[in-house]
Amino acid sequence: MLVVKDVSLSFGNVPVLAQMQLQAQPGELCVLMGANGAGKSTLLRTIAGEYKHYHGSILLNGQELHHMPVDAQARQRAVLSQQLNLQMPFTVAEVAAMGRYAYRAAERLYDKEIITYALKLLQVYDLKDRSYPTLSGGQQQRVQMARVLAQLLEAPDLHAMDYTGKKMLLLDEPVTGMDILHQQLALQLAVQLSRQGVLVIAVLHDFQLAAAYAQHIFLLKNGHVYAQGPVDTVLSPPHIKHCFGVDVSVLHHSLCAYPLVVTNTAATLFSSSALQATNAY
Ligand SMILES: Nc1ncnc2c1ncn2[C@@H]1O[C@H](COP(=O)(O)OP(=O)(O)OP(=O)(O)O)[C@@H](O)[C@H]1O
Repeated sequence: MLVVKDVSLSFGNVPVLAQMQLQAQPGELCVLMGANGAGKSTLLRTIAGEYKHYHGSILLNGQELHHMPVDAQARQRAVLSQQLNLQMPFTVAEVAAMGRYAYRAAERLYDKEIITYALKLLQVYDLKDRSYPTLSGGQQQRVQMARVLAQLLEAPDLHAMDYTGKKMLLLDEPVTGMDILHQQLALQLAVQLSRQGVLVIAVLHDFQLAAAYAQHIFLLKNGHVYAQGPVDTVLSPPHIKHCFGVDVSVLHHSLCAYPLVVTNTAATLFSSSALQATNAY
């Protein structure tokens, strides 16, 4: 279980996270949503141990993150960051293999099988000898998903182990650049991992994907959690208006198991005052 309690974090004197409260448990796909700059990536990076200058408490399975050795953290959690810019000419197989670096020699007996399995699951095995920087954006993202999967798995079979209390997966906009098929694949994989006991937290911008796959949504605004709970409760027109400034309708359709969020106001976003401000340049 992950407990984020009263976490605040500033860059210089600019507060970015303000008394953040969040609890996430294995078995649920938790999704962070919110407008640009709301603090989603910063929260994820703080939980990942990247930012250490926070105030408050982050407990992972009862242990304060501050007190956990870095190598122990790396064996417990895998992170897919936003905008990974890897320019070195590593092959696809080498990038996926980076997921295994955190483990000790005795834990790396099945490295090859796990890496092959992860590449096949993300449908990038055929690209394994290609130079990573030459791949398309969506292909690179699938390779990164394969890397984090390789980091999490302890056997070359998604269904073989129970990871409850042992593993955490942090995904920052994991489906960026992926086509519709691979978006579904990546999020079904995240759901399956959560069923295997992995604590999964993902940042998503797409309401339809969040509605289809999230069990619990945290809606962030100005560095704190504005609303949280199941999809039906959180993705309401007033919440979305408050956090994104957009009027939406939430529709239900007999052929769709989740609510559909549709925007009403595309034409009215270009207000005359905004245009006047632009004209000033
Ligand atoms: N290293 C940093 N130094 C200074 N300011 C930062 C840093 N990282 C983030 N910020 C600021 O913190 C705020 C929150 O950024 P963050 O990346 O967490 O937002 P986000 O909700 O993930 O947004 P997006 O949807 O655009 O990815 C922004 O105003 C950003 O400019």
